[in-house]
Amino acid sequence: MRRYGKHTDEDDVRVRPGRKGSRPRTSIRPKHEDATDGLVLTVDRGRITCLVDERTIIAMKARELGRKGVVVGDRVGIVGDLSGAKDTLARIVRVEPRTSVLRRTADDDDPYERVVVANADQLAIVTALADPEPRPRLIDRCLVAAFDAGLDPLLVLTKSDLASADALLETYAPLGVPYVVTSRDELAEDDTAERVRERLAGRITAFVGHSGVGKTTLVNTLVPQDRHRATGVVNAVTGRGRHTTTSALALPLPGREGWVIDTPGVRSFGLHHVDPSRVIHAFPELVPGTERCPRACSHDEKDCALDQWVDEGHADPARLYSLRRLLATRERREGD
Ligand SMILES: Nc1nc2c(ncn2[C@@H]2O[C@H](COP(=O)(O)OP(=O)(O)OP(=O)(O)O)[C@@H](O)[C@H]2O)c(=O)[nH]1
Ligand SMILES: [Zn+2]
Repeated sequence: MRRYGKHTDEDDVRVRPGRKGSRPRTSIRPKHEDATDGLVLTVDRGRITCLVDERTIIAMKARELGRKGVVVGDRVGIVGDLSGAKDTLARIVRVEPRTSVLRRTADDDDPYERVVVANADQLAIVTALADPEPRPRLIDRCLVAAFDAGLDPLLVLTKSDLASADALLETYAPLGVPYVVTSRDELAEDDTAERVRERLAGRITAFVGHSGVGKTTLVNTLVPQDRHRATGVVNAVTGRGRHTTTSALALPLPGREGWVIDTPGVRSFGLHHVDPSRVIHAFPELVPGTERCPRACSHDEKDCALDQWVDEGHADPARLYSLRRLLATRERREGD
């Protein structure tokens, strides 16, 4: 799979340094080599629900992890009581290096980034065709976030009973983003749900979307409620159900390998953290054209060499237009 701008987490595990020379060297060995592997399914304040050998257990972060966050999708090492019995609490002592990090800044001028999901490889951008009206700038922002994080985007256009997908698909055609068009009624039929599941097979897909677009309807169809309960996640999250948690929630795709990661509805998708130089890698045929760009070119400025590159016929002008449109979404506008 192609990966753009893969980058690992910078706030690495901080282990308190031991007092220098206070111990014989022979005692230095990897800590917690007996830890069991687990997958983080959801996080509710300090309580982290993990899947360990088909069992759902609750754990908390060990002190030695310091400020390092543990997020949904993280592969972790766990010690302690792993029985999953009621009122037991295990300890997460290790977070494996992440293959991808989906970040979100609450606002563009808010430098505080949150890691939303770790280790996903696909971003499903859920948009209703009507009610609420599609917001192309929000879609563009999600695409930029996907390209920046190295996730493959998938457009999921819902409520096709209310409006046609044609106009939106035309806008996104130059980007070559794969898409599925669905409606609640269609999803009730097995083959439509299967068609969507096929897109998710073998992948870890994070679902994002504005509130009200039908994301819950979609996710519940793809992973029926009884499966939620079977994973124990809903009960484990202090029995209050999923809507009270602000964390994402990982659900196993039925009948196939793969994970659906539902994330809380977003109103905006801040892009403070995005490095424009990574976005260009989603447009591989434009990359050679940037060789003549001024240093640190944003590719959205007067001296950018891409205009000439396209004029010379090396690439489709619609692709450059789309790139510029995506880059422009980094500037915040009213309504974002
Ligand atoms: N007409 C139509 N309505 C739909 C469809 N899918 C969902 N809805 C309705 O749209 C509303 C929102 O659906 P949800 O699935 O709750 O949307 P959501 O994106 O999870 O929204 P939040 O729970 O607010 O995050 C509900 O009233 C659904 O019944 C569809 O395909 N067509
Ligand atoms: Zn340029």
